[in-house]
Amino acid sequence: HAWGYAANNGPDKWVSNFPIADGIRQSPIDILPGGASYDSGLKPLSLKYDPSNCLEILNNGHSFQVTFADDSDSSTLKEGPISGVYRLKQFHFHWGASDDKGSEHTVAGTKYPAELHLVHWNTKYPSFGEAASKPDGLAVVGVFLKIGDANASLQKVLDAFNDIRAKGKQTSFADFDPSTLLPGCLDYWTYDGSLTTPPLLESVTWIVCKEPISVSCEQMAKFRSLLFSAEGEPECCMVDNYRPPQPLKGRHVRASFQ
Ligand SMILES: NS(=O)(=O)c1ccco1
Ligand SMILES: [Zn+2]
Repeated sequence: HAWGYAANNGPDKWVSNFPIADGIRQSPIDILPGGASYDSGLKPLSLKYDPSNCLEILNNGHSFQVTFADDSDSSTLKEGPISGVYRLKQFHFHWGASDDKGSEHTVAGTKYPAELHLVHWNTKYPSFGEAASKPDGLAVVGVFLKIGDANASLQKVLDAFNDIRAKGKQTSFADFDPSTLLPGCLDYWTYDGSLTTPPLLESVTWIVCKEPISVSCEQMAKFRSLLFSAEGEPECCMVDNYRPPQPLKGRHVRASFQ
């Protein structure tokens, strides 16, 4: 049976098919602000996204993702801790069954109700697939979601959910600017890590924003209305699709701020 987040196929079981699960640069991690060192050499993030690159939204059975056309350098991440140009491929989220959990990264043990991942690949490689197997192949920007005011930008994404309730469903999704999902302050922590879902490849430069964005509890309920299951299967709510923090194994976390 394929990997998932249930007791029989969840994060503790992934190592049997993906031994790198016990590797030396696994993600997510618990970020200890006191343990991160300020690096004045870290540049501000340069994120430039073109809404016309937005293609579709899909339920892939472990999250929902919004995919982007990545055949040109029109939606890119530059600067920050990385060198070169990384192209936006997709963004997706991880969330909990209740507001007390759901994020993958944690901050001094604090779990947020959800976490946004904007996935970019290094254009020194020919494609996402190629880049995903290289130690400097991917850069993922993580943004925490915190319960508060409803998020108008996020609502545009949630309004598409009726068409993608079940696994394998997708629908067109156009003209969305993902920068409207970023916090006002782009201070970040950065460390070398991995994909947080199988194949858990150790190819990600993680860039985790210190400042969360808001989400209302009604909007969180909408996340939880999606299904892990496909049409015709017994309905299984898509919740708790997060991997818990992994051992740091000697890695250093740097901060772009003091
Ligand atoms: N969750 S994540 O951003 O590390 C990811 C992207 C693709 C697979 O897993
Ligand atoms: Zn993710």
